[in-house]
Amino acid sequence: MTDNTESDTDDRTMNYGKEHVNVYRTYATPLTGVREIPESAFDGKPNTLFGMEVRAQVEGDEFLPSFRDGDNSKVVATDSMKNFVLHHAGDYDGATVEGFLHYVGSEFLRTYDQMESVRMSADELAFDDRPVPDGEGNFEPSDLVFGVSDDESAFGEYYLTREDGEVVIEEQRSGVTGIELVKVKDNSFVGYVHDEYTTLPERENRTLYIGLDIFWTYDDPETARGETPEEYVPAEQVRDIAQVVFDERDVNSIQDLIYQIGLRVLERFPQLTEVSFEANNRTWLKVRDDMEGDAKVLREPPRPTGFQQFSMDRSDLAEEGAE
Ligand SMILES: O=c1[nH]c(=O)c2[nH]c(=O)[nH]c2[nH]1
Repeated sequence: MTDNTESDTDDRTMNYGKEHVNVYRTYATPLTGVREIPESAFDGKPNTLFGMEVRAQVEGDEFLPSFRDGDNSKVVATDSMKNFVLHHAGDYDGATVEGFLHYVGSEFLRTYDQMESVRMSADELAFDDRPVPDGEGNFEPSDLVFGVSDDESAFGEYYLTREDGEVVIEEQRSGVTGIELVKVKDNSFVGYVHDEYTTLPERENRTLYIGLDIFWTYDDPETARGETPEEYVPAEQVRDIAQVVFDERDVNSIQDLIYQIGLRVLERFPQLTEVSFEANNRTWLKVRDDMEGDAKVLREPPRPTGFQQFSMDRSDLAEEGAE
């Protein structure tokens, strides 16, 4: 690097932004035309209520004077960034979290020259359908009333930069976070190292409770915007794959389970390059199992908590196919 200004800024961490920007949009564009998969009933959503908790992080050499000299002449106040995100939620005409992030991130770069790159991420703020009588003895989802959900939610992230005046995608990541699943039986944890530190008894059949976040990247990061819905991977379908694989497989560990989920995700979605996991073990402890059949009484586990992180790509699927 020969340019002094650049060497000043290139190697250091320098960014700022706004997080926890909660935005709610009613009557957003419905998500339609997604490809259906055998593991999921999800085929789209009306987006009558489209909520997100957004994080905007901006970078650029021209922000250095604000840190070094207290010179705010190039600083876009984070309060204005919040307003920018809220305003553009009204102009977004797409149907996905990722699409909104790409749109509003690009608008930041087009509007403010001093921003060289932006990292936009968001967690969906999800709402559930609520059933109401349809007048013919059945129930249908209300068009008007929604339940506030604290279930799993979609995640999206775009890291965008400007090259020759054009917005380009540097990184992209999608996900579904906050999955919690309990399988009451047909899980084991046996065959692990037994030494002087081991107190855990081997369990041929445990009640397994997992917390799970799943992330994925596309071969073409544009696809995550959802403009071509049949190529878009909905968080709901990935969540459903996780529960179906958990139901189907008698696994010997969380490690074993997430690998199987990853294979299925890669198999269903050839447009993905990588899938990764952050899992944790919340398995309850047995109090009693002297009742009839498989019945048990269980209690919360104490801290500390075990976790697993794992990423896999198409080479894992190819290896599996070759066996
Ligand atoms: O699925 C599990 N994986 C582990 O590595 C582990 N370790 C442990 O104590 N319990 C479990 N469960």
